[in-house]
Amino acid sequence: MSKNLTLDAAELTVELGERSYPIWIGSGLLGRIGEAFQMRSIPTRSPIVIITDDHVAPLYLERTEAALREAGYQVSSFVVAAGESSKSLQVYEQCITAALDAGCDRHSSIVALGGGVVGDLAGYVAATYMRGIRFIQVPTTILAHDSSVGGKVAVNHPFAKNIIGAFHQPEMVLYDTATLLTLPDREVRAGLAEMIKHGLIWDEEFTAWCEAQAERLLAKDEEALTYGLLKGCAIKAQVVSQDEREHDLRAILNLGHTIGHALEAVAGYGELLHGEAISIGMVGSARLAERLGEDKQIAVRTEAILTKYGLPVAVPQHMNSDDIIQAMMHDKKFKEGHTVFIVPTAIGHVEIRKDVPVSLVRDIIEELKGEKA
Ligand SMILES: O=C(O)C(=O)C[C@@H](O)[C@H](O)[C@H](O)COP(=O)(O)O
Ligand SMILES: [Zn+2]
Repeated sequence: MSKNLTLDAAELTVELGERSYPIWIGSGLLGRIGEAFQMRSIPTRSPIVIITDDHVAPLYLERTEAALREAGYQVSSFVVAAGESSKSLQVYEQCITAALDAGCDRHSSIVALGGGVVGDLAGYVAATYMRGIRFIQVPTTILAHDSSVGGKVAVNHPFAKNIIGAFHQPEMVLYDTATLLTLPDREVRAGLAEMIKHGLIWDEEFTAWCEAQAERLLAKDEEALTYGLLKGCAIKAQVVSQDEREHDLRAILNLGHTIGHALEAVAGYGELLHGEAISIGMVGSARLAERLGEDKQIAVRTEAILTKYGLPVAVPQHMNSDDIIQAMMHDKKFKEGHTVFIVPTAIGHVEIRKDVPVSLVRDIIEELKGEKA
């Protein structure tokens, strides 16, 4: 991590050869987006479209547009409804129409101003408009420290989450930590679930830090948030740099997502926030680890930390186990009668298991339904 002299922000790099890009993290960076665009040599001659949602737009759109215009860019925007239901083919088509209306060409850029939903949607628009144009991630949630890095972009199908997508890396990630101060508490908790995930898969020390700093993080202490985001992004960047297209290692970032994605699909995209679903999924993986012979303490500690953050650790009673299993079978992680599970072997270490029988997963889901939410 180094200090960038021009932007006065902490800087990390996602190392991907010629496609490497910076992640800048700091307070007040939104007002400096024009400068960041210039530093990345983004041309002023082609229109820029900002895609955002109706929660973020009233707070940050005007400021973003003004900073870009001041730097000489022609900017328009398209505002979608906040929430997972906007990650649909229908909203995707509306965004493409907005890009056409704005006169976007092959040198244009799409800016994702918002959380994970906006980032995934806008990224997929950028990946496919004229077969791919530049895109810039401007995350405004904690959860997006995960989704804005690594280039996985997608929309959902009613049967399966993120099933229509691409790998398309951003030009940069510009993270203004001041935008996190307006986040509702539920969004804060859900975003922190992905931060905890990064510790659980990679770094015991960072997990211990997350355990100790729960109060400060939940209170949106900007210093604690900045440190946590830097660590989370650094872990993500290291993994992505080693395996951009998820041939192997990158799958570890899916801890909690095998069950989590199925819960989101069954709930109907929106009832559970992504971070809430993966919190339940991470407990499921830890219980699975115990059944597969790993130390019980892994599950105990995983559940304790998520509970400390006020995250759900039980499958909602009204969800049908068969529906959840069915949804898992539609997921990318299901192959030849077995589903791929990321299973903890210690705190800070996981392994990729491709041999987990569906019957065992069903047992775990039933067990998690018996728990109090
Ligand atoms: O970037 C990755 O790789 C991840 O797995 C990060 C996840 O937190 C993220 O939710 C991702 O979109 C899930 O990947 P998917 O391939 O299962 O859709
Ligand atoms: Zn995720």
